Amino acid sequence: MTGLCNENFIYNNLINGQWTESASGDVITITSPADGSFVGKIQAISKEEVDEIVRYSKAGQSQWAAVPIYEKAAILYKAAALLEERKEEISDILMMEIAKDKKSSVSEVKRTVDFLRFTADAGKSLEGIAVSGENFPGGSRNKMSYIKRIPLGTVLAISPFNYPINLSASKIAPALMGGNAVILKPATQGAISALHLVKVLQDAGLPAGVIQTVTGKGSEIGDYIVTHHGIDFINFTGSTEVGRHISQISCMTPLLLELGGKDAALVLEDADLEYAADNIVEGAFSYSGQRCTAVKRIITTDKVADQLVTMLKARIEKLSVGDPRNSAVVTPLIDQKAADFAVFLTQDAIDKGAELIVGNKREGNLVYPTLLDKVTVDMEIAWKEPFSPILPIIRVKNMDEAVEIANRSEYGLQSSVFTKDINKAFLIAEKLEVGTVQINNKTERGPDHFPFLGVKASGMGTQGVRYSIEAMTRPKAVTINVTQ
Ligand SMILES: NC(=O)C1=CN([C@@H]2O[C@H](COP(=O)(O)OP(=O)(O)OC[C@H]3O[C@@H](n4cnc5c(N)ncnc54)[C@H](OP(=O)(O)O)[C@@H]3O)[C@@H](O)[C@H]2O)C=CC1
Ligand SMILES: O=C(O)[C@H](O)COP(=O)(O)O
Repeated sequence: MTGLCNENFIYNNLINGQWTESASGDVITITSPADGSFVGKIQAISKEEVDEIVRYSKAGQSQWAAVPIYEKAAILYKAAALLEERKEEISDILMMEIAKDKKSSVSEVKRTVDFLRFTADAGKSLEGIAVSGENFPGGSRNKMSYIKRIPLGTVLAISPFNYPINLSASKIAPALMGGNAVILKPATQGAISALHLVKVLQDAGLPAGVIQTVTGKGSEIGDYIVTHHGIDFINFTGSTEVGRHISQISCMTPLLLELGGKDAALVLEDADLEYAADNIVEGAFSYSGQRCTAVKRIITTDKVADQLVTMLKARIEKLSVGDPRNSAVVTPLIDQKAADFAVFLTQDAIDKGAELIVGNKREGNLVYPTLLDKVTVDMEIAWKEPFSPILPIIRVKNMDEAVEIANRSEYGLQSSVFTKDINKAFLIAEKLEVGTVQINNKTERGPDHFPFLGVKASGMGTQGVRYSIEAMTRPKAVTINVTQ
């Protein structure tokens, strides 16, 4: 039994209220994508330990379900206050662990503080309903059902590397307010940040077994946890590849999947181009494009394309590139594989005739922001999610073709439409096959109480404070039959 980590920065898992070393004796070293420096080590947990954790979770959940909602909320408020207090320390860890610039790291922590508070509020305002039998033909006023939401049991939360704190909390907090116990499997790169969040929740007073963690490579331990009979719900954010795999093997366990995207920005000829360019550059390049909601393609017509390219180029050239500690916007990608893929996509496009406007430079895992014009549908970058700072422009004849190409993607997370004509925006928004259309704004997840969802290969189910609580609870009806 030890603390969150020892003096050598070897981190433990929280198991039944105790920070515990794995009996496997295996640890994984986490180094910073920013400069290769040591961040810490995490445990590679064994299958037997997973079994134990699931057992503790069952016990923890039944106690937690009995805790009154206002007390559950009080723990989340306390956690929010503690996280706010530890904001500097935790955002520094986050910055180094995933090479996210300091400002964005702080903002991820602050957003999580707000998320915890808002979720506590939302959980307190959830009310049950009563339904009278008389509403349906043949029914009677003497039949009355009261319906409340009850927990599902143990939620397995699996988070990705790019928002290790926020995308862990956005699963954990609604699950807890719904009365569930949670087992968190964070991304390996990002696990240390996520463990700090869990420590905050523990310090805020969450009872043993209500929140526990499982660290270790998804490729090694993932299938075992996902198929564990003790898991009642899987809340996953990550790649479409892994999400699909989970949906194939998780027999009858309900799922919420937030997966990849290929968000398009449709720029109409009447758009405010300066405004669109500002939005698109921010949307495409913040955190080096490693966001599911990053703008991943621009679709526009020849009439405005040249002007837009000039504006985009000027802005991209001003982006700061380099070390996250120096407030660079574009920082080294998460690993070498990611940088190799970015280079491959760029080269493929250039080889097939795309025009390189700026970028296509690499130093280690640092890929410079790249703008490719005249991208055509035979190029990989037209369809693949780069998860890196590469932005293709596809030129089309008209907006019908733009919508057709936008919808031809296997993904359906979000799209942006830039125009001054609200009627056109409305009509195009109706046709786009995505979870959300942003009119005159970059694609983005927040505000976090809005519904956030992907269709097609971008996901299944809906996140967002209230939506997430509802996804991780179910209605329970008790029907009263009055006899006369
Ligand atoms: N739509 C959305 O809301 C979002 C989508 N994403 C998408 O996520 C991707 C990037 O994140 P990334 O972390 O690389 O995604 P991955 O799919 O590689 O990993 C996501 C999580 O799944 C785990 N995992 C891997 N294999 C398994 C398995 N067999 N069973 C269970 N868990 C497993 C990973 O663990 P480990 O790290 O140990 O491999 C990690 O915790 C992009 O495609 C992006 O679009 C990201 C954020 C938001
Ligand atoms: O991982 C992601 O990309 C996030 O879910 C997107 O969130 P953001 O739009 O707030 O960056």
